[in-house]
Amino acid sequence: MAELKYMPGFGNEFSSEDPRCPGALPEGQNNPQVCPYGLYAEQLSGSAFTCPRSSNKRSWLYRILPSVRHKPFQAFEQKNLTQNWDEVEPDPNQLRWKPFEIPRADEKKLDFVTGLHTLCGAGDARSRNGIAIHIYTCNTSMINRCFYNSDGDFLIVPQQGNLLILTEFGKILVEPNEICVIQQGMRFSVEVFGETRGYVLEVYGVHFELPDLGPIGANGLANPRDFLTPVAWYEERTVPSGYSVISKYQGKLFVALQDFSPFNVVAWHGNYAPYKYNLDNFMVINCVAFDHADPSIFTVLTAKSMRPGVAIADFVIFPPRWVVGNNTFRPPYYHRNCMSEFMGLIKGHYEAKEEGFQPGGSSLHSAMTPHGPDMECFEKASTVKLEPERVAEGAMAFMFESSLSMAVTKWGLQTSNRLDKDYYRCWEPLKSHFHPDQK
Ligand SMILES: O=C(O)Cc1cc(O)ccc1O
Ligand SMILES: [Fe+2]
Repeated sequence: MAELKYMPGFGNEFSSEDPRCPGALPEGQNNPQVCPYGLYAEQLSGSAFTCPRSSNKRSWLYRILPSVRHKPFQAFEQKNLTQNWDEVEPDPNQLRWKPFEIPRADEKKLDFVTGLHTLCGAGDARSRNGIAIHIYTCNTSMINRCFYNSDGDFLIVPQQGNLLILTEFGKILVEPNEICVIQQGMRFSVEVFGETRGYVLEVYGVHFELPDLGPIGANGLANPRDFLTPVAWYEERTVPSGYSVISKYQGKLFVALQDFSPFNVVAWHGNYAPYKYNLDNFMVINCVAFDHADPSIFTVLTAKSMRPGVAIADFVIFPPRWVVGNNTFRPPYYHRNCMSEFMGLIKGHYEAKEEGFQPGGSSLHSAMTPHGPDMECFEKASTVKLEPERVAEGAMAFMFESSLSMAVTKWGLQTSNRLDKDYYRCWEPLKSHFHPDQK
């Protein structure tokens, strides 16, 4: 496949025309009486019309047929996707999951949508406040089928297998160690190339932003120009047998048939568009003297709540980096947090737990549930000679940290059968080193 083109920038006002139709974007206005090439104009609003300019999001799509030309929506059964946070009793334990199993295509065909499994979440799409964390395991491409989320935005973290994502805005190829964000209402269809797995953070009601940098200054962490948005691409394809447009709406899936491909946008402009980001581009800032900086220093994207400084969800990474702190216990400290910490591992090992936390697996340390390094990590880090050291080489762990107290689904606790019942044992051998007679 020819190399895909992207436009750099975060939240820019982009303009893009498929090169087959130069001049497809109307000049000087959004809604001419007749659009160039006989296209339909359609606005996609990602914020209330009246949002302040700094948070106002919308794009204009110029398409062969408007999205409204479809048969009525009907229920589409997908039992593993849920927004019911009362399926099982709350569980405050430290939870860890072994890598989620990906069925083989000759056993059970799953595409990106039928392969979505909700693991945990909180809040409500109807009141536009909350999150859900899903695991996708799939082995089949979506054919004559696209998806859009009426409930919120998807931040997709591939762990195994590339995703070629066809969107209304153009094509995006996302590889493990890259992430992509597809926002509320944007239609997309996912092509996969074998057994594929990853994580999805869904946020209802707000969009992801770059965190403020404060005293860090004007540069650093995730730099805006490393975010990539696709260029316009269209196909004019009739599908007499029916093209399925699947919507997640109020936590349930619905399907509507139409007889044409929805990827018929010849040109678009606006600041509401999907994007991807390569985690290797993260400019890591960390302690260069002593003590352990909080992991907020590794925030890639944040979905803010109304409370200053409190995120509905932060996307945080633990990239390869130098660790140099003197006279410091360098791994994560033991802690109890008012926030909920969901972690996943894209590749390699995580510094607080060399064993047990595996790529494609997860952990959840809920509000105020104590956690920290396992016994081996504590003993080693307390006695090792401190020299500048590379950590997380070849690794990429990440955290979805949320101010919401999340419920775990029945799939997460039971059906997936991946819960590591022995997780608590990694802290059991921690012994007292207290010696009151000697400082
Ligand atoms: O719990 C974890 O492993 C994540 C984490 C890492 C860190 O360096 C400091 C605090 C924290 O919650
Ligand atoms: Fe933590």
